[in-house]
Amino acid sequence: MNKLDEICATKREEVAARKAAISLADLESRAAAQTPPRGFRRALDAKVAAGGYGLIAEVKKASPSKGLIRADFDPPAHARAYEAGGAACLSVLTDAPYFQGHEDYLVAARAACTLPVLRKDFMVDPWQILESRAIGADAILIIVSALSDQQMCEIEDVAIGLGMDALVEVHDAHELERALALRSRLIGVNNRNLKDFTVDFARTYELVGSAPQGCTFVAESGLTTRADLDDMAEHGVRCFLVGESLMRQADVESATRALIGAA
Ligand SMILES: O=P(O)(O)OC[C@@H](O)[C@@H](O)c1c[nH]c2ccccc12
Repeated sequence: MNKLDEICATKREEVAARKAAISLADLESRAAAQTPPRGFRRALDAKVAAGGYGLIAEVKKASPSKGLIRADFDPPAHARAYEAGGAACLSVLTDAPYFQGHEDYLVAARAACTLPVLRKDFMVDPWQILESRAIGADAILIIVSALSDQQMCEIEDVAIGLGMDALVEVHDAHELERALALRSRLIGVNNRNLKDFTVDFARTYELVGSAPQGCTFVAESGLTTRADLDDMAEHGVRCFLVGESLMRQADVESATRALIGAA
């Protein structure tokens, strides 16, 4: 079993337990009590339209490949630093077993800023989308390689019905084709292979040309320097998802500004 399959199997068990602990009516009323979704894709597009880079800055404590990334992990402080540094959006890991994430981190980060927030987790059941809205998430992740066409469709339908955006994550041409059968036009290419954790920017370079006009195209993972982003921009990519390299900096706000600020 590859790592992604293992993570998704763990997630299915977790979701079954969570579902048993709360009624659908309760979850629906929590979702209805939330402030409306903040436009996630819209925030990225606005940064790009203004001539900048659209950054999804990730609140990430640890990862399966790197272990603990940040000891003094402080989601609201990181959220404020990312916003002040010019990020368009946040991504917050909520998966506990593999990323040491938590729903509370998303709630705290979102409350500390005005940025739209992606719930970065492994969606295996449409129920999780309602749960994501109930904790305030503005967008969810659809990992194409983890789902069937029908599962992706069901998950996307719930997200759209709740007014949320879906970031559809692919890593090869076939997955991109499957992604484009969905309605969402927010596509991410993960440079990191979730099956073995190797990183290769060529994944983005190979796929950006196949993204249709009007698509918001995001390069994800392994991006560290301003030069990495500028190289991506030469290939036509202007939106980025960055976690680890920013989370390792003592001064997250300055690091964010240095990564995406006007040259
Ligand atoms: O920390 P990095 O290398 O900057 O990567 C961030 C983000 O792309 C990565 O966390 C990620 C991309 N897709 C995912 C899916 C699940 C969990 C995590 C991820």
